[in-house]
Amino acid sequence: MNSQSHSQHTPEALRAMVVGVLTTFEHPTLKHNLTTLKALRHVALMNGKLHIELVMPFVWTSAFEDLKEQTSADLLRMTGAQAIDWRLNHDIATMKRVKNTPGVNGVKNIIAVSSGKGGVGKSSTAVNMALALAAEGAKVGILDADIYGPSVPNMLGTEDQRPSSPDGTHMAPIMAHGLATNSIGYLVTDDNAMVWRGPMASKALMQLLNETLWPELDYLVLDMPPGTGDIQLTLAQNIPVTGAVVVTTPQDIALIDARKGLVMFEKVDVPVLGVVENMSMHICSNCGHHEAIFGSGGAQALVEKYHTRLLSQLPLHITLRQDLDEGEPTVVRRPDSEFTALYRQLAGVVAAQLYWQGEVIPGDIAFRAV
Ligand SMILES: Nc1ncnc2c1ncn2[C@@H]1O[C@H](COP(=O)(O)OP(=O)(O)OP(=O)(O)O)[C@@H](O)[C@H]1O
Repeated sequence: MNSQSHSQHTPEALRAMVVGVLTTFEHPTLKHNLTTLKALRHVALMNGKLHIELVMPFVWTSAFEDLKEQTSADLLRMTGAQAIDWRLNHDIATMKRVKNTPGVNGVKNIIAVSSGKGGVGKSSTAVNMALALAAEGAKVGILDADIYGPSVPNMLGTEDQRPSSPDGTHMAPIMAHGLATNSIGYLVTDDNAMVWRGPMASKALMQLLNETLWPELDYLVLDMPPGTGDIQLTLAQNIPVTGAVVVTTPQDIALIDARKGLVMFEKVDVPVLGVVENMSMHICSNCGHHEAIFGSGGAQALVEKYHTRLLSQLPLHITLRQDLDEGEPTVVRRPDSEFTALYRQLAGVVAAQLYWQGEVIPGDIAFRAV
C-alpha cells in the first residue's frame, strides 16, 4: 500500500490494516494478542493523521510505549498517514475473588503481598509497586496489615497522621503520593503492636479493611504480616483477595520460607501471581559493580518447581532504602530512574497476570451498606 491511496481506504480496510499490525505485537503482559483482547476501540484516518484508541482491562501505560515504538513505522507505511494520534484508556476489570466472596466497597481487586519471613523487603516492594500501579494509570490504595512492624506510614511519610472518622464508625483513608492508605500503624503505637494475638489481630485487620471508606480503587495492595502462621492463613482465607505476590530474597533460608508461602496460598485457593526476588543483586553506589551477595538462581528454581513465575528481580541499592526512610519512595522521588522502570514493569506484569489468570466479573460494583 502506498501513500497515494491512503485517502481511499474504507473504514473496514483501514481497520483491517491496523489490526494486522497490532496483532503482531508481543509483550510479557500479553498472553493473547490485542485483537483477541478486543482492545482496539477506535481507528480513523483524518487529514493525514491516523487515530488509534485502545481500551485495556489492566494498567498498560509502559507496554503502550513499547507498542508505539514497535509498530508506528509499519502503521505509517501501510496506511500512508503522516502521524499517529495514539490514545490509551483503561477500563480496569474486576476479577473473580477467592471462593466468590463479596468484595470490599469500592475496591475492584485486592493484591496481597506476602513473604515467608520478615525483613526480605515485602513492605518496600508493596509500597513501590502500589505507587508504580498508580504511575501506570490506575486508582490504587494500600492497606498495611503488618501487625508485627507496620512500616508503610514511615515509608510514605505519613507516620504522624491519624485517620479521621466522618461518621463515627468508618475511617477516612490517609492520602499519600496519590495512594489511599490505611495502616494498623496509624492506630497502635510501636510498643503495643507486638502483643496482638491471632484472633484479635485477624479481627482488627478485617475491620481495617472493611471499615475504611476507600475511594473507588482499581487495585488495593495489601501488605500482609510476614510469615505463614495462623494469622496469615486466616487473612488469606477471609480477605476477598484476587491474587497474591510472594516476596523473597535469593538466600536459601528466605527461599524455604517463600515456598511455605506458596503452599499456604495454594491451600486456601488464592491464585499466586508470582514471586519477586528482592535484593537480587547488590549494586554498588560508588562503582556500579553488581554482586549477587545473597546467591543466585534460587528463586528461578523455586518458581519452576511450583509452576509459577518470577515477576521481577529487584536490586539491593542504598537509594531504595534511603528514599523509603525519608518517606518518599523511589518511584515518586525518581520517576525516571531505572529502579522506577523496574517497579513499573513489575506493576504491569502483576496487573496483567491478575487479569489473565482470573475470570472477569462483568459489570461488578462491590457495594456494601455504609
Ligand atoms: N531492594 C532493596 N534495596 C535496599 N534496601 C532495601 C531493599 N528492599 C528493602 N530494603 C530495606 O530493607 C529493610 C527491610 O525492608 P522491609 O521493611 O520492606 O521488609 P519487610 O519484609 O516488609 O520486613 P517486615 O515484614 O519485617 O516488616 C528496610 O529498611 C528497607 O528500606
